[in-house]
This record gives sequence, C-alpha cells and structure tokens, in this order.
Amino acid sequence: MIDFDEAFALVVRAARPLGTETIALADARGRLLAAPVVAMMDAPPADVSAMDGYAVRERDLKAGGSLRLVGSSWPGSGFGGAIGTGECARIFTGAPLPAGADRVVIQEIVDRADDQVRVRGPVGSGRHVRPRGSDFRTGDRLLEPGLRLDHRSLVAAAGADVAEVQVWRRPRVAILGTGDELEEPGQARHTPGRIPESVSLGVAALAEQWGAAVMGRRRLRDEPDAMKEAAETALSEADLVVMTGGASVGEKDFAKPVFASLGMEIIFSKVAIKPGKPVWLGRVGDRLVMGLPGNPTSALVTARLLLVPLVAGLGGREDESALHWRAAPLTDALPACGDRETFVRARWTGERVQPLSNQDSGAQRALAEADLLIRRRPGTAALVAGDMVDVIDF
Ligand SMILES: Nc1nc2c(c(=O)[nH]1)N[C@H]1C(S)=C(S)[C@@H](COP(=O)(O)OP(=O)(O)OC[C@H]3O[C@@H](n4cnc5c(N)ncnc54)[C@H](O)[C@@H]3O)O[C@H]1N2
Ligand code: MOO
Repeated sequence: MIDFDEAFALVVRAARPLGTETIALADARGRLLAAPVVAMMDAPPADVSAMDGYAVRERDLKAGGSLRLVGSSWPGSGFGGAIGTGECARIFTGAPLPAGADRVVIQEIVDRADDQVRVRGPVGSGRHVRPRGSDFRTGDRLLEPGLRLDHRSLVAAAGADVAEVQVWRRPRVAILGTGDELEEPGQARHTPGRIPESVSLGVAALAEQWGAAVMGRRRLRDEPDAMKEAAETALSEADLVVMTGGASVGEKDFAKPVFASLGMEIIFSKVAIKPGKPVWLGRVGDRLVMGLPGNPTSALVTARLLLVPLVAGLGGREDESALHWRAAPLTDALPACGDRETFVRARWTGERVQPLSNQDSGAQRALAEADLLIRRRPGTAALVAGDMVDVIDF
C-alpha cells in the first residue's frame, strides 16, 4: 500500500492537460485561459467625455462671457466640425471630444438660451475627459494564461473587442455508481433494502466545480456483464471514468476486475489513508479510471484529495492549485494519529477549526457541515486545543 504523497504524485503525473480549444467568449464563463487575451483596439478609442454637458476651450472659460453653441457630439456619431474661439458644443457621456475643445463643463452649472451658453458656477479642476487609450491600448495583454474567466474578466475581454478565446479543454467525466442496494433519490423508501444513491451527486458537483464536463451519472447493479458494457460506453465517451463503490474486497466488489477485463493497467490500488483506503487509479489506453470507495464520506474525501487534482491537471490547472493546505488552530483536542494518514472532517468556526464528532466514513449528514479537512500525518502525537493543524477546504 502506498502513502498519500506517493498517490498524489502519481495523480499529478497522470494529469497531463488534454489540450486547448478556441471558443466564443459568450461560452467562456468559468473556463481557464490557455493564451493571453490581447486588446484589439484602444479603449476608449478617442478622447471622450465622461459627463453630459458642453465641450469647451479652457482659454474661453478664463475670458468669461457666454459661448456660442455650434453643434452636438453624440456617442457613436460625434461632431464633425471643430470648435473655434468663443464656441462650444453639446456633448454626452462617451461621445468624442470635438476638435478644438479641451474640457467638458457639466450641464448642471450652465445656463442656456438658444445658442448662447453661459457657465455659471466654478468649473472645478476635473476636465471630464477620458483620453484615448487611457484604459488600455491595442496590443496590451489584458488577461494572462491560467486565469479563470469570470464576470469581471469577461467584461475586460469583450471590451477589448475580442470574440474568441483559447482555453484548456475540459475533461469529460463519466460517473458510474455501483451497488444492488442503490436507488435514485426519492425512490429508495418504496423498496425494502434499497438506499438512495447519494455519492455521484457530490462527485459530479465537485468535478464540475474544478472544471470537468460531467457526461452523466449511471447507476449499475453488481452484475459484471452489465458493468462491463457500461464501462466500455463510458470509456468511449469520457476522458476520465469515475466508478464509485465495489472498490473493496467483498464478493461483489467488481469495479477493478471489470476494467481489468478491458485492458486496464493499474497505476495504484489502495492508499494508506483514513478514510478512503480502497481508492484506486488505472489507465485504459488514453483514458483514466478512478475508483472511489462506496462509503459516502470516504468517497467525497478521496474525491477531494485525489480526483480534484486529477480533474484540475487534465483541465490545464497548476498542480498546486488543487490542494492548498493552510495552518489553523484547533478548538478541541485530537487523539494521536494511527498508522494511516488521517483526514479529519471539521468545520470552520470563524476563528478556529472544530473537528466534527461523527467521523464515520459512512456518514452523510456530517458532510453537510464539514467545510474543512484536517490532515494528520501517520504516527503523530495527540493534540490539544489551540495547536495548529494543516487544513484544506473540503
Ligand atoms: N474486510 C474488509 N472490508 C472492508 C474493507 C477492508 O479493507 N476489508 N474496507 C472498508 C472500507 S475502508 C471501505 S471505504 C468500504 C468501501 O467499500 P466499497 O468501495 O467496496 O463500497 P461498497 O461495499 O460498494 O459500499 C460501501 C458502503 O457505501 C454504500 N454506498 C456505496 N455506493 C454508494 C452510493 N453511490 N451512494 C450511497 N451509498 C453508497 C454502500 O451501500 C455501503 O454501505 O469497504 C469496507 N469494507
Ligand atoms: O477507509 Mo474506509 O474509506 O474506512 O470507509
């Protein structure tokens, strides 16, 4: 049995990025940039007004008296002419500053009668002009590779007149949940001996959160022929197949034998961690297969620690981004750690990390509360309240 660090290293090695694709910016939310976004135009494209008012010449204001209105500048059309001595033009926010003008006076401090405009109050120091290229210039690198496109960066890219972006391909993930006892949530209570299939929903959500395109979740009976058929289909359509349950040594634990019959080469099988010891990883041709234990807490802990780095790496994310450990103080004591590296489910109180009382690997209710995992190295001594531990977001 290998330890956690070895398993993580094998995951990182297997997690080669799948490649890149060019997609429409409108479809790019949440995607990871593989190439920089470079501005295709200046913003703003000309000196423009930042306010609604009148475009004037600074010198004329100093001279005092009224100005003659000679035209209007609108966003999109502008004012074809130029402003001479003693003249001004109506202007609106975003409209190009007419030639000859060098500032804008806001309309609130102006009295106007027909074509005569008189500036009433003090104009202040602001020119109310956004110079051409003051936001960015053609050719500026606005977004760097590795950035995940969100509501803010999408505006920057669109504002740079960019229609398409080069992003990392999302790993396609198929999830197979095995077990004769499993039923679709909402159906289990109607049949004796059945329980809801809960794990695949969490695995799918976590994989999607880390950039996967989940191709589907399928529930399978513990029946090798049907499992083999489902495994073949999953391998044909997904980059990564995740199989939950049937990972252990029970007489109906068929997960590995089914993929072995399809030519799987095992990368690792069993890791000295608690919970989640039966987790495994294999390869069938250029496809990867990860087996997660069926116990719901074990499945989600192993998904967070080993599936997330795999999905992240296949999708072009940096190795370190998936497991970002940080130190936090404990609210309570913890016993000495046994010989398996242990990941204690815990919650953040706002100031400290509190281990949950239910550490059963079959727990589901406690998962809703466990927003952190505490990492305990094998053989480490008992801890008291206030001691620092390494934690990760769960
Ligand atoms: N003799 C041994 N028995 C077990 C060992 C062992 O080393 N020797 N390992 C234990 C550990 S650790 C774990 S974890 C479990 C994992 O076993 P499997 O991966 O084979 O999981 P199953 O037996 O299929 O299921 C375990 C448990 O979880 C429930 N389950 C399974 N899938 C789901 C699902 N998709 N949604 C909700 N619940 C699910 C299932 O009903 C079982 O109760 O094995 C130990 N045994
Ligand atoms: O390690 Mo198992 O994952 O105890 O439930």
